[in-house]
Amino acid sequence: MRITDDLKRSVQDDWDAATDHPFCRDLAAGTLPLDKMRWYLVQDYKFIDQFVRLLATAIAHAPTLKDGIPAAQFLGLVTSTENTYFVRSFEALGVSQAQIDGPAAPETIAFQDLMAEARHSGRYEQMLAVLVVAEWSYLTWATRQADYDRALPFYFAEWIDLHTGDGFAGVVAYLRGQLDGIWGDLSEAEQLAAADLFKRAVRCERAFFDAAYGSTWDAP
Ligand SMILES: Cc1ncc(CN)c(N)n1
Repeated sequence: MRITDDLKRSVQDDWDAATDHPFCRDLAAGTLPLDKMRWYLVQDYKFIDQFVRLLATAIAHAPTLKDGIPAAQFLGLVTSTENTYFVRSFEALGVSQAQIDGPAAPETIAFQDLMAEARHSGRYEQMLAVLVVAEWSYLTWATRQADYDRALPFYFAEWIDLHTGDGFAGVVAYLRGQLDGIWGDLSEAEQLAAADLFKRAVRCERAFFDAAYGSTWDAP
């Protein structure tokens, strides 16, 4: 019995909705309207900005160097290969710098605020709760869609590739292992606070996909 399994089960409906979303299914089928993909990428790049800060802060709060190194290596990947994926996709999809710099959507702001809350808490378990949701939910939906047609354009295919495979599964196993490992040493109040962030993060994931799927591209 792992606490991360229990936490997921406590919010199973939202988890299922977020990890088997029509946005992801259409993306993998290559039928997702490009304007929805543009909206998603622009907003997700704003998500990544806060995500990088959260991950860096979690590294700073890891109990030992050994505990922090896998997160540091993942941070390197997000700020290199994943960042380049966004830059190349913006170019291929004709997204201008003005469009990239446009306003964050309410669903993006809600997620950014949640990540900032976890970061400013100074509590490793709260940071992990959000990081586990963000990466585990992406591993789950992307693994479901890993059997995509190899002729997919790169901005669809590579988004799945970035969130599947042994390397990424290892990141999720590591993050879950960190949270599972420290859980028993937390007070009840600390556990409740981390569980609350976990649940709210799952709801943010669902709302983010709902917003992307319902979006109409509103280019500034
Ligand atoms: C909203 C969201 N959640 C999670 C991930 C995976 N890092 C992401 N790119 N965007």
